[in-house]
This record gives sequence, C-alpha cells and structure tokens, in this order.
Amino acid sequence: MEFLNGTEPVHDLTYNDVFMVPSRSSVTSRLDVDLSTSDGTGTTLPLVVANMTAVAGRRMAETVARRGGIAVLPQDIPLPQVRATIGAVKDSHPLYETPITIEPGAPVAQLLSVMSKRAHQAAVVVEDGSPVGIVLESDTEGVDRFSSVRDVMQPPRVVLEEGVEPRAAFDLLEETRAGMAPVVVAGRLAGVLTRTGIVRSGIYTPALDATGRLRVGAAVGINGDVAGRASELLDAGADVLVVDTAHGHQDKMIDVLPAVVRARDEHEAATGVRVAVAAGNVVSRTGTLELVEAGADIVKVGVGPGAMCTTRMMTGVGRPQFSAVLECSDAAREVGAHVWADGGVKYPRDVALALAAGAGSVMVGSWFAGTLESPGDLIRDADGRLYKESFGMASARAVRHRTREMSAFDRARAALFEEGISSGRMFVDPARPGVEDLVDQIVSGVRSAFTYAGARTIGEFHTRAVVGLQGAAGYDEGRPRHTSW
Ligand SMILES: NC(=O)C1=CN([C@@H]2O[C@H](COP(=O)(O)OP(=O)(O)OC[C@H]3O[C@@H](n4cnc5c(N)ncnc54)[C@H](OP(=O)(O)O)[C@@H]3O)[C@@H](O)[C@H]2O)C=CC1
Ligand SMILES: Nc1nc2c(ncn2[C@@H]2O[C@H](COP(=O)(O)O)[C@@H](O)[C@H]2O)c(=O)[nH]1
Ligand SMILES: [K+]
Repeated sequence: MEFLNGTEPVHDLTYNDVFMVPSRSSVTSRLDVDLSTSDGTGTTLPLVVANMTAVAGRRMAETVARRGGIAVLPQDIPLPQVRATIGAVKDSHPLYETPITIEPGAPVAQLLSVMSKRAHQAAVVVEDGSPVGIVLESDTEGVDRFSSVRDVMQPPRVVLEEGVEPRAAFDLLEETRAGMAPVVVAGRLAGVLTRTGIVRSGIYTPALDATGRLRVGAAVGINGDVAGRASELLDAGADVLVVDTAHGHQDKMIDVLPAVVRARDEHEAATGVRVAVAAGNVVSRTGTLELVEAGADIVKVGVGPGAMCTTRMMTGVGRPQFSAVLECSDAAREVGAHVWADGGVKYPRDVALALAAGAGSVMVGSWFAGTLESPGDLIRDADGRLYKESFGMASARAVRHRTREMSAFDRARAALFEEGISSGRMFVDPARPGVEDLVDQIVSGVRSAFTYAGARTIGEFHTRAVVGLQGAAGYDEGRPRHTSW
C-alpha cells in the first residue's frame, strides 16, 4: 500500500480518515477477484467472526464457513459445549443449508419459537427422517398456537436429490415458485436449498477441512491450563486456535503462547493436520514481532475499536485501527506472519481498507450480532424494529459469566474491571436479516474495491492499494442521502 502523492500522515488514522483512489486496472470483472487467504486458516474469504458470546455460535459458524469464512467460538464456553458445537458444525452439510425441522404433531407455538433462527424462515416437517411438509412463516399467521404443525403444513412442491445440478435445482424452484426445497439422500432429509443459496454456492467456495467438513475455530484465554484447553480444542476438531486477551503484549501471553504452539505441534505430529495459532490483541510493531517470536502464525490487531468496547474511554489506551493494522501488518510480513484486523468494522469499506492496510483477514463482531444466525433471541423494540442484544467480552455481563466458578470475593474483585458494554442493541436490517446477506454486501464491496485497485488477489491488493487522507467532510461526502437536504 502507498499513501496518495507520498503523503506522510502526521497522526494515526481510523478507517474513516482514509479513502482509496482508483488505479488503472486490467481486472475486467469483479468476479475475477479471488479472496482466498494465505494465513493457514483455509478460508476462501478474508472474514472471521469474532469470538464473542453474542455473535459466534453454531448457526453462525456453520453459515459463514459454508460461504468461505470462519467463526471463532468464544473462550468462555465450557468445553463440552464447545465440543458439541464443533461437532455440529462438522456434521452440517458443506453445500446445503441446515433446515429448521419439526415433527408433524408438534404445536405451532413450538414452530414459531424456532422459525426466526434461519434466514430461509421456513421449516421442514420431518417424519422418520423424511420431509413430509413445509411450513412458511406466512402459513402460521392467525393460526391457533396450540394447533399442530400437521394442520398448517403444505406438501413440499419440490424435493431434490443430493448432488442435483445447481442450475437445474434453481430452475425447478423458479418454475414451481417454491421458496425452498428439501434435499434428500435415500429419502432422508440432508439439507435445504433456496434460490439465493444456489446462486451463492456458485459464487462462494466453502471453507473446508482436509476431510471436506466445514471449518471452525476456537479461542482460549491466558489464565488457567491454557495448553490443556488448547489440546482439548484441537482434539475437538478446532481448525484454528485463538489465544485472546485484552492486552496481548504482556508476559503471561508470551509465557503461554509457546505451550499452545507445542500442543499444536503435537497435534500435527499425531494427525498430520497443522492448525494455525492466532494471538492478540496488540497494536504495535514490537507487540506483533514478540507474539510471532513466541509462536503466533497470526497476530490479532485492535485495541479499542470494537463496537462493544469501552477501553479507550476507560483508559485512554488503544490506537486508531487503520494505522494499527498498517504498522502491525508490515511487521508481520517481515517475519512471514499474518494479521487479523479485529474490531470497528461497520461498513464493507472498512473491510476493504483493513485489507489495503495489509490485513490477511478481518474480524467482525457486533455487526454480525444483528443477524438471524447469531445466538441471541430476536427482540422487538417499541417501534417494532427487530434487534438482538450484543455485549462486550470484557463487559460486566461477560465477566459475571466468565467468573461463575470463582469465589464470591474474587468475582466481586473481577467485576471492578469493566471495559465493555453489557447490552448493545444490534438491529436486524429487514433487507438483510441473515449473516449471508451481510457477507454478500461485504464481498461485493471488497471485490469492487479490488478491481478499482487493479488487484486480483489479497496479496496484489496489499501492494497496489493507494490510500489518501480525508477529514470528516470527505467522509461525509461519501455517504448516501436517502432524503432530500
Ligand atoms: N480488543 C480489545 O480492545 C479488547 C478486547 N477485549 C476482549 O475481552 C475478552 C476478555 O479479555 P480480558 O479482559 O483480557 O480477560 P482474560 O480473562 O483473558 O484475562 C486477562 C488477564 O490479563 C491480566 N491483565 C493485565 N493487564 C490487563 C488489562 N489491562 N486488561 C485486561 N487484563 C489484564 C488480567 O489480570 P487482572 O485481572 O488481575 O488484571 C488477567 O489475568 C477477550 O475476548 C478480549 O479480546 C477486552 C478488552 C479490550
Ligand atoms: N475493549 C473491549 N473490546 C471488546 C469487548 N468485546 C469484544 N471486544 C473486541 O471487539 C472485537 C469485535 O469488534 P466489533 O466492532 O466487530 O464488535 C472483538 O473481536 C474484540 O477484540 C469488550 O468487552 N471490550
Ligand atoms: K469502541
């Protein structure tokens, strides 16, 4: 990346402080851009879902991996639950969406409680493993909640066989005006396909492990038996390990990281599978180099930009994220490592700018909390807008949860240090309720940014991006105006 006309910034920069100028391009189509990463995570999109309890659960992990990204399960989740979640992600179909299923005899009330969990917002009625009906959200309107699903379901208009040619499946759905179709293997339900899902499967490549199953990562903190938990996570099938703490450039991190790397190496020796280790968070060149020296393959960068994060207001500590990513990526590149730009991403442009600054991937938290696939419940506010709650991993709420096994005294002491908000509202965009809708938006923005820079790959984008500096008026000029002024 170079600054426009050789400008030297005199202060550190946020994403809003910068813009990119187009360069002559030989990339003639946005579809010629390849967004695969080279950080060892096996992702085909540079998107990582942040290890936050309100964001990264089973549905999020599976849905994002199917399109080429990866989610990191939070460190606060008990191991048996992490195992179950990784297992569920690995068991889900790499191509077909996981349906909401219900038995014909179940009450409609039960169906309504799960209907909003998936973006296709329809359920497959299953009897003895086979799809016998479909219920759309509209079928349940005005229906007695105690009536049974059997009374509201319709027979599936189309049932597809596994391996069906995508274009043929699309045409069948189009002809029959079916919103979605169950896909079966020997008559048993394997997943569902929607028209949008079919189009997506032609554009995206799932992030798959060596055995063809969807990838998912898991995080570990720096306290307790860190190497032990890391081994358990590897054993459970985690495809990337994230050693995560607020202040990543501290002795405890430098002490535990080599033990995690040893656990990873032992796992590699036993299985032949090498799992990348990410560690953070830092925002300086030295922090980056020292984490890489301690064994990190990937350094997670960002202190204070997160939407749920109050660190900068509480402590004055942090660093504007564009500059942090730029400096840390330069340092990481010198030693053959990679950076994840973590936090503060609110628009597709921020992802593009993080990649321009040199990030290998970009971590997104709160923005994805406001989707149907995040773990929280859908809530309606007084104006009828749907939202989900998000909260910071250093908020009182998360600390209470993380310290649940400590003594009352230690819990009270831990509760003093609060650096995150406990109840953010992330509104679900009615036009883009699913995380895949946001991924579509991000990826189309990023592909377009690459062609403006004349880059076909993330590596080329790092080299070719030309970045200029702007003030608040420059940023404001770029915003759309939805009403007259
Ligand atoms: N990217 C960011 O800006 C931030 C991210 N977070 C996220 O919150 C989650 C919880 O992280 P964390 O609070 O580190 O909790 P952890 O449970 O991981 O523990 C942090 C450890 O580091 C010690 N420590 C020393 N200095 C600090 C410091 N300034 N802030 C926090 N801990 C410190 C703590 O000791 P002691 O408690 O005795 O001080 C404790 O042993 C993580 O997911 C993290 O990524 C949190 C804050 C900032
Ligand atoms: N200072 C804090 N930072 C936090 C907290 N919880 C999460 N985080 C960081 O934010 C990113 C995600 O950023 P977002 O803007 O996409 O939401 C996450 O990966 C953490 O690094 C917190 O409580 N305090
Ligand atoms: K913030």
